[in-house]
Amino acid sequence: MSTPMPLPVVDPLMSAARQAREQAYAPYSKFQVGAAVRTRDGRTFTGCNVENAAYGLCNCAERTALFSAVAAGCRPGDFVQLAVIADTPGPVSPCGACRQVMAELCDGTMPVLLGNLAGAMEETTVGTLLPGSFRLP
Ligand SMILES: O=c1ccn([C@H]2C[C@H](O)[C@@H](CO)O2)c(=O)[nH]1
Ligand SMILES: [Zn+2]
Repeated sequence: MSTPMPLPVVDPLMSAARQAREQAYAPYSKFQVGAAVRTRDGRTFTGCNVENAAYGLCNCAERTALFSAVAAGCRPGDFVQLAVIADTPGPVSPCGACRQVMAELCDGTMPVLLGNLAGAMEETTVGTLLPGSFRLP
């Protein structure tokens, strides 16, 4: 009998992030990133990185997705999962600014899927990505 072909792991939220990455505006770094966030009521918001000639204004894919959801009315407690993807050797690692924004809007226990174009995927949580996040007293 022949060996069965391994089936590629396809995660729907990661697929949405992969598609969103195609919209990245990254003329400076040429590094495209995509993100997708899922809400409790089943909606998906996507984002890509958007760069600027004033480099400090560059916005990451993760924040684009989360801010887009907030602009549509979502609030802390509404999010259930986030996926991020980039062309990295291993799963992409979100920057500190995005980790702080995740900590503001998402539960610490919320799963975050980190992936790359080759199909590597790692699951972590918001709390693991940023322990001791800043909060106003
Ligand atoms: O997790 C990350 C890391 C980087 N970037 C963007 C910011 C900038 O446009 C480019 C290079 O840092 O990648 C993201 O969108 N998400
Ligand atoms: Zn970031």
